[in-house]
Amino acid sequence: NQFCEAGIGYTECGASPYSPSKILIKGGTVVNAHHQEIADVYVEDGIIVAVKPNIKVGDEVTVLDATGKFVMPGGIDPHTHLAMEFMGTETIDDFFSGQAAALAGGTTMHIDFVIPVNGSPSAGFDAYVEKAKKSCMDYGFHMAITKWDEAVSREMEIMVKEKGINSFKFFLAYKGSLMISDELLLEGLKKCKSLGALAMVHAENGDAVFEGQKRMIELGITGPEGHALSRPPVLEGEATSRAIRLAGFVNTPLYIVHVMSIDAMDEIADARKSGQRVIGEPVASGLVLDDSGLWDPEFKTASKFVMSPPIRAPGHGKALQGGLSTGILQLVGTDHCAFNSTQKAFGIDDFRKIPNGVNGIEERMHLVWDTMVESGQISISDYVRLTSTECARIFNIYPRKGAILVGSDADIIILNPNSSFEISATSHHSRSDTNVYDGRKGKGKVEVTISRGRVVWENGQLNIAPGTGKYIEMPPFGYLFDGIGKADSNYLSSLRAPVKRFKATT
Ligand SMILES: NC(=O)NCCC(=O)O
Ligand SMILES: [Zn+2]
Ligand SMILES: [Zn+2]
Repeated sequence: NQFCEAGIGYTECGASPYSPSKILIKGGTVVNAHHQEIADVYVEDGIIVAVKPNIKVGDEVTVLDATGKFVMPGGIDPHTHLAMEFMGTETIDDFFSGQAAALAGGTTMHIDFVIPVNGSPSAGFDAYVEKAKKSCMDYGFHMAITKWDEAVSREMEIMVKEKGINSFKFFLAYKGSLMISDELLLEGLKKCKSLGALAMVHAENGDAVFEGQKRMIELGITGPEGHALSRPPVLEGEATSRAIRLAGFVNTPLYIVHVMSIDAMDEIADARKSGQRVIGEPVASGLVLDDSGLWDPEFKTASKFVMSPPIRAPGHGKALQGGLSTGILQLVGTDHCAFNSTQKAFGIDDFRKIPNGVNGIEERMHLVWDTMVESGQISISDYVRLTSTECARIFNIYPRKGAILVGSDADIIILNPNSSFEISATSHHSRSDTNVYDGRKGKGKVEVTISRGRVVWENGQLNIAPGTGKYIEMPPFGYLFDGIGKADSNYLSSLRAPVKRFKATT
C-alpha cells in the first residue's frame, strides 16, 4: 500500500474502510466554549446523539471511561499547508501524514490553503482535491489569490457559490512569487465583501523585506539569523495597519493570519477598539518560542526555526498570550508548513533560500493547554473557544464543528490534565526529521481522539486509513458579515449631498 510507512506508528496502515461505530464516553467533564458539566456523551454513526448524565447502553457499544478527564471538541487548526509547493520544493507532510500527526495531537479538522496554479483558482482547487484524496480526517480549504483579472474574479465567485470556500488569503510578502499589490488587495477586498467571503492577509511589507534581505547579504549575514534581521516587527506592523485600513475603507471583515509581533497585535487592538471587524490569529510557534534558535551555531537547528513572519525576540510571545486571554486575538493556528533538514539545507549559503515554515499541527493542542490553561491565563472553556469553537464560528461551520452538542459531528478528544506530554522529533508523526519543539515537556495529554465517531488515537496508537476524511464545505456570510450592510447604508446616508455647480456658459 502506497500509504504504508514503517516505523511511524500506524496500526491500521492501509486498513479497512471507514466504519462509524457506537461509542459512549462516560463520566467526564464535557467542556464547550459556553459551558461545562459532568455528563456522558453518546455517539452513533459519526454524530453526537446524546449529552446527559447516566446514559445506559447495550453491549455492542464501545465504552470509554473519562472520569477525572475533560471531554472537548476536537481541535480545528485554521492554518495549515499540507503538500504545498513552495520555494522550489514541497512540504514534507501531505494530507495523510499531516493529518495523522494532527489526530495524534487532538486536532480533528484543519483548513488548508489552496494555492492557485499559474494564478488560476479553479486549477489550484482541482490540484488540491487530488492532494486531499488521501485524507484521514475532515478538512476545509481557504484559497490564496495571487493575480487579478476578470477570470480570477469570476472563479472566486465559483469557489464560493459551488466549491465550499468562504475565505481568500492575500500575501503582502514573498515578492516575486505570491505577493500582490495594494491595487489587487483592494479589488480582492471588494470581491470578498460582495461574496460574503472573509479576506485574510499575510501581513509583512514585501518590498521592504526584499530591501532588508539585500542589506543582510551586503553585510555578509547569510545564515538563518539573517532571516529574522531582514524582516523586523515594524514591517509586520506596517502591513497589518495598511491591510486593516484598506479593509476599513471597503468596510469588510479582515482576518490577520500568523500574528507574530506586538507591533501587529497593537494595530489589531486599535482597530477592534474602534469597532472594526478584525480577527487576529497567533500561531503556536509565535506564542511559545523566541528567536534564540535562529542563532544556534548548527545550521540544521537554526534553519528549522525559519518561518515568516519570523519568530520574534523574547517578550512578543508572552504579549500574544496576553492578547488571547484578553480578547484582542481570537483563535490559535499553527501555520504547519514542515520541511525536513535536507530541504532546509537549500539555503545553507543564503538564508533567502531556506524554505519558510515550521511544524505544529500535532503540538498545538498540548502547547496551548500547557502554556495557557496550566499557567492560569485562560479557563478550560476559553481553551475550547480558542482551539476549536471560534474557528468553527468564523468559518461558518458551527455547531456542526467546534461543539459537543446533540447533532454535532463526533469529533471529540479526551484530555487527561494529570498526565504529561513530551515532544520529540523521533516519536512525532510528522515526516520531518526535525521538530521546533523538540525536548519540550508539559502537563495535559490528549489520550483519546475520536474523528467522525471513530476512535482514531488511543493508547499512543493511531488507527487510521487514507481516504476516510471528508471535505467540509464552508458557506459564505458568516457572523462577521452580520450588519455590514447596515453600516454601509448608514455611511451612505451620512454623506453630505453633492455640491451643485453651474456649468460655465460661453
Ligand atoms: N509561514 C511560513 O513561513 N510558511 C508558510 C507560508 C505562509 O503562510 O506564509
Ligand atoms: Zn503567510
Ligand atoms: Zn501559512
